[in-house]
Amino acid sequence: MYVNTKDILEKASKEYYAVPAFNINNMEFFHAILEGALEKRAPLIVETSEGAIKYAGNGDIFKGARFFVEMVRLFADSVDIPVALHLDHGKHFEYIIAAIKAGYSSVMIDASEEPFEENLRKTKEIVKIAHAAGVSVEAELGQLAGVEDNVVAAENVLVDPEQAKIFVEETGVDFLAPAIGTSHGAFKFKGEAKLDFERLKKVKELTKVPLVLHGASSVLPEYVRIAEEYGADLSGAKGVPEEDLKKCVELGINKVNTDTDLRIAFIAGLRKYLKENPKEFDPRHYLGAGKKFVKEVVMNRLEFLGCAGKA
Ligand SMILES: O=C(COP(=O)(O)O)N(O)CCCOP(=O)(O)O
Ligand SMILES: [Zn+2]
Repeated sequence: MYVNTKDILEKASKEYYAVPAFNINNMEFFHAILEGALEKRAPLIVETSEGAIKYAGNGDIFKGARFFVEMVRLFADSVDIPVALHLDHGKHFEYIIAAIKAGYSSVMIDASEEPFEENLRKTKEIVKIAHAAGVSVEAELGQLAGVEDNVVAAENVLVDPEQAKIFVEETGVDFLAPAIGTSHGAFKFKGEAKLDFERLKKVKELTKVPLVLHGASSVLPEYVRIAEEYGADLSGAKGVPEEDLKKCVELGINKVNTDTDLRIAFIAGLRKYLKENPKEFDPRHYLGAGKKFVKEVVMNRLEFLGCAGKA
């Protein structure tokens, strides 16, 4: 059933487990993710960035938002696990409005690169509009470095826990993404992974809302190895160690954004299949090979974060 993201996350926050939020850009990833969540009897959050909406709408953002709502609802309304659709990194007003209008469960207003007062003002404005439409809201405090299609930031700026308390109280935001040292993409850390667990603990104590970890892919070595065996160049790729993720969940992270791990799994499956099947040109077969690896990663992450069986 199609639900509000807040319902999934409030339960997770109470019971101290986490739910991955899987990014989708097309039908194949969504099918693989849904199959994995159904097999694991887990609550499901799928999310689309602004880049994904532009891609699916072939440049038209209202068509793109509607495409994802129609596709997700078509399946969500016929399954007995909770499914939510979230706008990830809503930086532009028109994308946020397009998502609310189309029927997204929740939206992120990402004004984290603005000064604190401006982030607070913009978030408050979106919370008012979204809540009036029954849509829940995520916001971000501090900044993640790292690069993905449209989500680019120069450097890490860690969250100030005292500011987080004021921010949540004044905006009424439903869930918060505190920057604690992760970054987007496959090349997260130059040296050792370093997350600020103390800071995370304080943010949870002071805000008491469900928390979100962006840039949470682990860059799983088994899939990196397969992708490289069949021609990919992922040298230097490094993600969040799974033991660090576990610690984040114990300290109050409830939504774990996962995109890069699915991208690497898909390209590994696709490259392997194409090499091993040079005569193949049916997209249902070669895209199906990518889907298979995505579903494996999805099922492992649902299990690992503790939401398997929580549907
Ligand atoms: O936090 C994450 C993903 O983190 P990850 O890279 O560690 O999977 N996200 O919000 C995904 C951002 C995807 O943006 P785009 O579609 O523009 O490339
Ligand atoms: Zn993110």
